[in-house]
Amino acid sequence: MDNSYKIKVQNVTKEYDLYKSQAEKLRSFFSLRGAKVPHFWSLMGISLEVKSGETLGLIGVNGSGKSTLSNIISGIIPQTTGVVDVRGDTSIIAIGAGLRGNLTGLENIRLKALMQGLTNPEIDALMDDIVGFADIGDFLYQPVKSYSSGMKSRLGFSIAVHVNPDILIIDEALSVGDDTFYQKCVDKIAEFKDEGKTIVFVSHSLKQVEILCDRVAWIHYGTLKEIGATADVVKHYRAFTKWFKGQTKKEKKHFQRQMKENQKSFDIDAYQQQVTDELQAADPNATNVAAKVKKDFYGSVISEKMGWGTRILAFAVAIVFVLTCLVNISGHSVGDVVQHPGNLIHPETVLHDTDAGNPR
Ligand SMILES: Nc1ncnc2c1ncn2[C@@H]1O[C@H](COP(=O)(O)OP(=O)(O)OP(=O)(O)O)[C@@H](O)[C@H]1O
Repeated sequence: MDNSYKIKVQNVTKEYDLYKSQAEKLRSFFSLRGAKVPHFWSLMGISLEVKSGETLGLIGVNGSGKSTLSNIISGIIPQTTGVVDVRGDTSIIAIGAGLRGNLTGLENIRLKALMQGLTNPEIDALMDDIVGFADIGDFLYQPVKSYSSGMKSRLGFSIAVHVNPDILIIDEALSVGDDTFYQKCVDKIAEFKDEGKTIVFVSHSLKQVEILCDRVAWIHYGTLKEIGATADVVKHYRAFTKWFKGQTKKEKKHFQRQMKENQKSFDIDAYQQQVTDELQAADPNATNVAAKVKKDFYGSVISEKMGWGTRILAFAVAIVFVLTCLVNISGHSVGDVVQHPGNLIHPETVLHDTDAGNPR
């Protein structure tokens, strides 16, 4: 096994269908011609590796795809194409990530810890530490939906760092806490680093990134703009934000629109071909490159879209369901309806002798 990395992400894309409503989604599902739904590519081919014991920062403007990438690495959402190889247990800390609003803080601690593979006695042993670190007082007994974002972050952070994950993914969780809690988290992250754990740190705070990260990946409107030493990437990103701030309002809008247009018109087949061509050019004697790339793109991906076989099956099940309902409503037996389908729309007449028993 190649031990040079703890997390590997290769040619990862993420496509969203931009349905306007649930009804449109349903229509498109049953549409035989394949309804024209606009697509948006939140990630357009990201490849990077995180080494064991490394802290990688993810930076980029709002909507650039940082959370999409960290959620894919955490296994919360699937990628559309590409390989995601994560070697170890991950624990994600994002504001409220994985917390159930209707459950109390205490119940959430138990649930998340159980989901992380801990046993009840192990959770009991950790409970005081988790509660102490979160330090949210009596809110512990209240449903999480009544928490402020700071409180959710405290609880989420406390659970995540106490279940002893191999890989910690922190998505903006430090941006909402107060200074004391922030320092506690930074100390805990430093402790994790010392223990040799791998960390992915998503943040808008370049100061935090500079303090905590060994390397930084700059995600720019769905692409990996740059990855490298923290000081270099942060410097280039600062130069970009300075340039952007110097644009007029109209220029900024134009730039953002252009970027989003690129993400809408991204062509996954062309990208696959480009990857194939690049690999073939790098090694002209390599064989079956196209097949290997196709396997890399789709081999480990469970399609979120229904194939034709599944659609036809779903359609058949729906028809059987409707027919069964109609048979029930009509009052005829199944055999009767099979022999005389017309009976389906003629409810069985139950004759009541209204005069029966009436004295004439
Ligand atoms: N479920 C979804 N359906 C459609 N588009 C989505 C969905 N989730 C995210 N997106 C889009 O994907 C893009 C990337 O979003 P993401 O949340 O990953 O960005 P981000 O870099 O984490 O942003 P921020 O810094 O604001 O948190 C955005 O344009 C967002 O609108």
